[in-house]
Amino acid sequence: MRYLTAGESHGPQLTTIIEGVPAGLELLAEDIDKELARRQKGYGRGRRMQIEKDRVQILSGVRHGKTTGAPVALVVENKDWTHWKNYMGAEPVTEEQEKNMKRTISRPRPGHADLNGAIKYGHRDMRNVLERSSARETTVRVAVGAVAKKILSEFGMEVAGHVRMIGGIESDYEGGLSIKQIQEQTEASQVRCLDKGAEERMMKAIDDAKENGDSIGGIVEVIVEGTPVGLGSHVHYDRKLDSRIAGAIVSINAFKGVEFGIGFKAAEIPGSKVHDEIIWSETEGYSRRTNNLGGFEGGMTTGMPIVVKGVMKPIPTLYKPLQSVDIETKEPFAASIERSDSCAVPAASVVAESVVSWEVACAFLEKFGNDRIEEIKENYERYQEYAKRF
Ligand SMILES: Cc1cc2nc3c(=O)[nH]c(=O)nc-3n(C[C@H](O)[C@H](O)[C@H](O)COP(=O)(O)O)c2cc1C
Ligand SMILES: C=C(O[C@@H]1CC(C(=O)O)=C[C@@H](OP(=O)(O)O)[C@H]1O)C(=O)O
Repeated sequence: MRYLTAGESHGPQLTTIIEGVPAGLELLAEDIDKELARRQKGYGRGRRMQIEKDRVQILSGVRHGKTTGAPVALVVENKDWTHWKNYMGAEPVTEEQEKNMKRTISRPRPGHADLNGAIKYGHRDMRNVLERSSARETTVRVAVGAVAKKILSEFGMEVAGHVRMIGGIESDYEGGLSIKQIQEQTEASQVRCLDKGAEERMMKAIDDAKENGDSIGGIVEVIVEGTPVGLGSHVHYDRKLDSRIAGAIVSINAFKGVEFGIGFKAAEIPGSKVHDEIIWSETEGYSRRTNNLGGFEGGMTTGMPIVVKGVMKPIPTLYKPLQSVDIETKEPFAASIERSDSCAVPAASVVAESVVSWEVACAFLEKFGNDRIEEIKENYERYQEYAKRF
């Protein structure tokens, strides 16, 4: 499968076209809307989330509740567009009108895409960069992820994400909960974490950052259960599924690093305490005693849960802005203040679930075929029997 997205943060809508979705998959707008609503929640968001009510329109590739195998086109409207029509329309404006637009940006924000994008594409109004670099785009990436999740659940795979850290405050989680329990508990938490005590401290840290005109980042974790052995491949760099997932996580706005399983801790302890011993039973076939490597060896799934973490830097837009340079006057200035979130880690955990789901679903279809669900099921069941007897 593949997809593209289009759309500006304050333009009329966000659009995506997904190609290669197998025929015969049940897909309803409500499956996607449910995920869009999850992304909109989470403590620390700015006022924009009160304006938007993200709902998908399915424009093609689905008939009578089932995919046909044709490209799936999805759109999500920006409600904020009504306030931006005059600034964001496609119609030409005169130089004079352009100069007078109050929303022209000449003061780049440290940490955002403003300056690099302006120099690269030759924009004196950095709004042309901001609009597309905005994480508003993650709305349709979550819509795409919802389709991927539907594919995964047809084959017994479930995905859950939760917040492990916000502003240095850790959420204690020793493991042991089912995916369903993780889903239920994170849904009930304002910061999408599994540790009630940490939740309050995280909210306080977000309040403090906001009060100080500052922002904070954090760490999210995504778990995928039910993957078969052998998704991805060791034979070529761009077929390694762990590398594709790592790329997908870092492609989320503001994400700077990735860990699988015990991750960077592997640098501190010997191999005897890192590698996961192999066991076998008549009923289960091969399995592992532990899952330190987070479900991957050789770029392929081991059949143990995929466990991946991503780190999000603090939001770049600060109400107490850092120093920057006005690109017109070259004078030092405090950077532009745009309306902004103070912390978007909880929302980003939903985005992380989506991009991981997408990569796993792609690898799954590459292995088992991608024309129609029933055929893929037959291939999958045959493979599972084979792997157990191997
Ligand atoms: C869900 C989400 C919401 C975000 N909200 C904001 C925001 O309100 N203000 C802001 O400056 N950056 C926000 N960001 C981060 C920027 O989009 C990001 O830092 C920017 O695109 C530059 O890319 P980079 O940080 O990956 O280098 C958000 C990111 C995510 C994932
Ligand atoms: C719109 C969303 O997030 C936006 C991401 C974002 C950024 O710079 O990344 C900046 C803010 O945009 P605005 O200035 O319009 O409030 C966020 O609200 C969203 O998540 O749907």
